[in-house]
Amino acid sequence: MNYFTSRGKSFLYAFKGIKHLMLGEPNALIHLIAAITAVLFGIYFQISTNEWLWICLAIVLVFICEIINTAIENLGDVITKDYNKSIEKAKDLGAAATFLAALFSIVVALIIFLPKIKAFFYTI
Ligand SMILES: Nc1ncnc2c1ncn2[C@@H]1O[C@H](COP(=O)(O)OP(=O)(O)OP(=O)(O)O)[C@@H](O)[C@H]1O
Repeated sequence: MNYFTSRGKSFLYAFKGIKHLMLGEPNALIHLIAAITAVLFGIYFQISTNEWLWICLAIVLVFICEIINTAIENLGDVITKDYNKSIEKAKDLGAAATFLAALFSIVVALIIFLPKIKAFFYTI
């Protein structure tokens, strides 16, 4: 397999991963709706380049954590469906990563949008 074919296949596998996430994980839909809402707010309030960077970081971080969490869950389920202390710990750690990323994105959204939303209501 030449270099370009193998690189092309890597992209294909990555897109397959995104498809597994969007079709198989209900949480991913919630993240997507939250991301679209943040982008629409960003456009409406004409946020600065720096603010866009924080919003992008928050969105990407949540998706990366959800993807890794889903991968851990899938691997854990293949190893055993029976109770296993290590699988419990691994899955809980994956869930904790997603939770922290979601918390971070909420804090970022509040810091950026709350003052703008307040100003919006004071001017109408
Ligand atoms: N094989 C196992 N052994 C021990 N505990 C487990 C096992 N599988 C799941 N758990 C526990 O149940 C929790 C939920 O695991 P599960 O695989 O059902 O994730 P989920 O509910 O689909 O999570 P998410 O909502 O993030 O997709 C884990 O965090 C872990 O505490």
